[in-house]
Amino acid sequence: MQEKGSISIHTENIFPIIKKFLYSDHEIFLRELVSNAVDATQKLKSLGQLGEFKGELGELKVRVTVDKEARKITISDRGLGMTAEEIKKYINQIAFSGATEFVEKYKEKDAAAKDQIIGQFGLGFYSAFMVAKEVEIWSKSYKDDTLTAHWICDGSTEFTLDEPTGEHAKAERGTDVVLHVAEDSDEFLEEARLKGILTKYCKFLPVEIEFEGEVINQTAPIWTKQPADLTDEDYTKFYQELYPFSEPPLFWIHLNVDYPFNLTGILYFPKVKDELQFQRNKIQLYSRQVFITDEVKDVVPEFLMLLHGVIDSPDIPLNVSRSFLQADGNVRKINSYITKKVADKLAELYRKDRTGFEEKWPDIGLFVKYGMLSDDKFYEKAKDFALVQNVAGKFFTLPEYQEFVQANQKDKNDQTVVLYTTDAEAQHGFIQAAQDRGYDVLKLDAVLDPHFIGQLEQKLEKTSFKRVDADTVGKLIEKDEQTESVLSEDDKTKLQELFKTAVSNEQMQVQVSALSPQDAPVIITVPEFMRRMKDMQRTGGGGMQMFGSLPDSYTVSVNANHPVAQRVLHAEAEAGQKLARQAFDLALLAQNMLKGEALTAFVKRSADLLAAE
Ligand SMILES: Nc1ncnc2c1ncn2[C@@H]1O[C@H](COP(=O)(O)OP(=O)(O)OP(=O)(O)O)[C@@H](O)[C@H]1O
Repeated sequence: MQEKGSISIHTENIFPIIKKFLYSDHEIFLRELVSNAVDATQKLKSLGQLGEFKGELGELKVRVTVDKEARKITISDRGLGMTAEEIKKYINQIAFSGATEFVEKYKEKDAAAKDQIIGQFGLGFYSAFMVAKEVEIWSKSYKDDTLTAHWICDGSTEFTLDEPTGEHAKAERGTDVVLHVAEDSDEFLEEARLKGILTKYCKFLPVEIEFEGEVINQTAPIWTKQPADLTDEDYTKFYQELYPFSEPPLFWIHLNVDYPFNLTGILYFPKVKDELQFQRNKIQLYSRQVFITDEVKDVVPEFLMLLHGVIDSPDIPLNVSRSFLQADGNVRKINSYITKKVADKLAELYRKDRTGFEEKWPDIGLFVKYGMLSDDKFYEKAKDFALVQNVAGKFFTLPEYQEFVQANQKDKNDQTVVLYTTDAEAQHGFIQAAQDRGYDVLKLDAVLDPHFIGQLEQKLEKTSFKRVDADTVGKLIEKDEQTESVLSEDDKTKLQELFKTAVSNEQMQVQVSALSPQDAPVIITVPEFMRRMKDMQRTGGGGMQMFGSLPDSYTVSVNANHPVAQRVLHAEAEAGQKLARQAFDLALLAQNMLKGEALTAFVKRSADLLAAE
């Protein structure tokens, strides 16, 4: 039998369109053809199990070979094979009808719609024509008494199909797909290039793939196994395989769901110390063990992109454009499933091993906060295990902390004021002052903390946050009792003027306050609101650009009840200025703000004052 035929495509010139646009990556032709070979092998195994195939399965490897001289790539399997009739049906009709449909839809659409259409088609076999000018199929079905089927197509809509016998007959069951590589696709005749493609896409396929005499895949990657059959070592070993030279992961989640969508995978929590590491290793997306992409942006919630590992789901549409992915119901469900799993895992770690959880917090805190900020559902779960740490190093959950500071840190309006430091070294004096009052101070010095604080203020009832140097200690948490000033109103005004002259700086608001005599003579503070705007802007808070040009602003509180106030008031004019400037410089020094010329002047003045005593 020899048959020439015309593939039922009513469109001319479809090949150039498909070749150009079907996939931007031509390399995936190999993924498609090897997957088909694997499918054919799996189908034969199933037929064997069902008793419909009674012969010997024999060795079932899929072999990929390249002959550079002859410009041929061959993909051979020992799967179920196809008869000539089946080739007509599956290749000419199914594979090519997909192509026809594609082109019909593709014609006369705008670019966005075209993107969408390309996304919906996985044309499988057809992708061979992206790199081949002619494709041959040699196939022998597993069914008894069938002849070899031989199909050739040169990329036009014409094909030839015959059933050769004698020396051209295929001895063994299975299919060889032979690609005659086109001139513009020479790169695919290079062994190294093919090996690269195979290890990228086929590394975990369930049937052995041999290339140049070497099996390139693991047929049963650990995500396909039951967690009960795996040890911690299996998980960490697999992590090393995925991301060589990485630090071991902190912990992991084995995903396994089959309703209402199908998904398996392992997500690892890496040690994240700074945000630069976020994107380094990516989550890999597979569909039935075939690698699809590591661009999982819309499949995995943004904040979970910090995680590493693999996700395998046949329910995620492949090759699709982003807008299509976002709208896909399965993808949305997968999204919330993963979020829930991650939250549950963290909650479990917290419950089972609080100490261990605290030890891991420096590595996972950033991630948890990011999650709380970007996903409300995650916030709801995480609010009971998210930790804060005080300057003494003790960890609290948010409810624990509220409880802890409630008695002492309520202001006169019944608001709990949480005090925090962004730099325990630089703000040491302020922390000390707060602690002397019996207040507790949290360390909130991570990149996301300004945003995190904003969120907590919104979510926690009657709670506000103040950086420990936002005001003098008495005013950080305003109580009913007031310290009386020993100065008369006149003296206060006079003192304020004297200090204004000594300070002579527009950005410094000088005020006289009745502080405790034990407090410093002058204290410089940075008002919470303005500073926060600037912090937010620095870490990329939305809409904060308008504060960009605002100058720094400071409050200079002169302590009316400190002996220095009396000395400045009663000294000779020049000596009074000197004293005021000295007291102000000390305050600058405490805020780490005394620099350059002012510092030199301060050192000199201090020496003079020492000599004068
Ligand atoms: N190596 C093979 N052995 C046996 N049958 C094959 C082989 N390759 C392709 N086929 C048959 O040809 C059909 C069409 O293949 P094609 O790759 O175009 O689409 P598909 O595999 O059904 O879907 P997909 O678009 O997901 O790849 C397959 O369904 C299968 O029946």
